[in-house]
Amino acid sequence: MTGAASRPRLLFQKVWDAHVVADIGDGAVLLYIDRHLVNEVTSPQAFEGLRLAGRKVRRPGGTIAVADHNVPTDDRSGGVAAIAEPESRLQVEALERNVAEFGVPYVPLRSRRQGIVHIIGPELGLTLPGTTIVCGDSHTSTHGAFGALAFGIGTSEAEHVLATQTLIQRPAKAMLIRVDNRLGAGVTAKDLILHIIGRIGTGGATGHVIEYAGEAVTALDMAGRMTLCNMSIEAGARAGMIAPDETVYAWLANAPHAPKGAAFERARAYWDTLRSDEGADYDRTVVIDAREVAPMVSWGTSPEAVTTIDGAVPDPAAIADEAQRGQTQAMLDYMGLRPGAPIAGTPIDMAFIGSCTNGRIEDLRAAAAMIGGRRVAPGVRALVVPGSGQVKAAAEAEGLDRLFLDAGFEWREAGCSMCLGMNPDQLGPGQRCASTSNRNFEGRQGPGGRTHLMSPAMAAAAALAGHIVDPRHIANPQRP
Ligand SMILES: CC(C)[C@H](C(=O)O)[C@@H](O)C(=O)O
Ligand code: SF4
Repeated sequence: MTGAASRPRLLFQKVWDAHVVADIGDGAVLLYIDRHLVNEVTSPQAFEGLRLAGRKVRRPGGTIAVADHNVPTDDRSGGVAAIAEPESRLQVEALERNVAEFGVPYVPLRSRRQGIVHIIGPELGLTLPGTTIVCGDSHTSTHGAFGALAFGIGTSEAEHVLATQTLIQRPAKAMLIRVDNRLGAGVTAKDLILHIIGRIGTGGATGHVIEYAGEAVTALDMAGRMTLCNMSIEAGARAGMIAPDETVYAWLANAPHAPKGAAFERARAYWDTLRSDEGADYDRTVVIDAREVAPMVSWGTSPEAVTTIDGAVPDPAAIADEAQRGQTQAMLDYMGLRPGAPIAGTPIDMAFIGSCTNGRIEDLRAAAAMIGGRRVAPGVRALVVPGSGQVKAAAEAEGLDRLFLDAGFEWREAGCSMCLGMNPDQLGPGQRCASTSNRNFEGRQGPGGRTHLMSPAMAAAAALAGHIVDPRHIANPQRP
């Protein structure tokens, strides 16, 4: 890598260059992986592969495991053995056996630190600027909010990382998404990322690492930055990143495993170099004016099928392109929506506030702030699922659990929950959900279920109104 230090480089190239172990030819490199996050869904075959090959985990200390997708979020007193669905139970049991056998650090179900892996990594201070982080999970892009190069990997790659702490990678292209000016009042990071995906499409960032920059991005708190980076994958990106700054350092000061004292200062001097140099070129640049971003909601079965809250469902009859017209009609049929109907006013059956996109304390505060003495509308079920045990404890310390419970929301244990139908929290066929999660694919939240992606404030507002509504129109007398 001679000369690498002298030419101008982008943030992602700096992190990349610092982790290249060897050039293995044909454009590929062996990349050192600092942190490997392990869940119960994609790791069983990886551990099995190690076992069959008689290998050990190369660096257990660089690895952390937790069960998040399959865990129930209501009663957990029966522990893992009480997980009713056999496949779910088997996956969690396999994880517990594997971490014991291979000596991998594990956050057990009953730990107050348990939670969605993308929420607990940053909480624990395991997510650091300038590091490489992988996980057998597409939303690993979340950790890029700290200036880490973080991406999802497949099961065979997970086995490779367990065995060698390295990964074979080909360079990505670089894309800048610069968001100028500030987001308006009541417009959140979730609205921004839905706006971005609506604009560039689900394939818009394919093959690229996105770097988010600009005034609106640096003004976001860590929760907002994580929401933004989290959904990079929904635009097809390999990863999403933001250059580390004071906001990141302030978060790390409270994170137990982050460096402390002199070690922190040394690390910080390095982290301060992690920004894109003047003169380094992106392969693609998209500029967005934050003042033009409105609260967003999805109407279809793809995260790019979005509208502003004051907008309408598209009318296929008005679409010239035949393929696109057919696709739009199919989405409307699945979603049970009338062509051209305003999206606001669409009645809902469920609201889900949680997931690695929007299950942090800031998200729960934003949702609770909508309650203002009202109750969940009759006939609506609303789940609030903290992203981690730590988020749950923090919310309870602030009395948010009481606010939610008194208003008729259900208050749950941490996990992926209704973000995807791998655990008991599921939509029934035809049920419509106001959801803070990240994917609205057919059947994502349960077979036949209908998902509308939105921010925590909008989901809470929908739960209270009984239909999709602009959260800015809800009187908001009682901020917690
Ligand atoms: C189950 C897991 C592998 C999957 C992912 O990779 O993202 C899930 O977390 C999701 O959100 O769809
Ligand atoms: S919360 Fe949803 S998106 Fe995040 S890891 Fe779990 S299932 Fe995937």
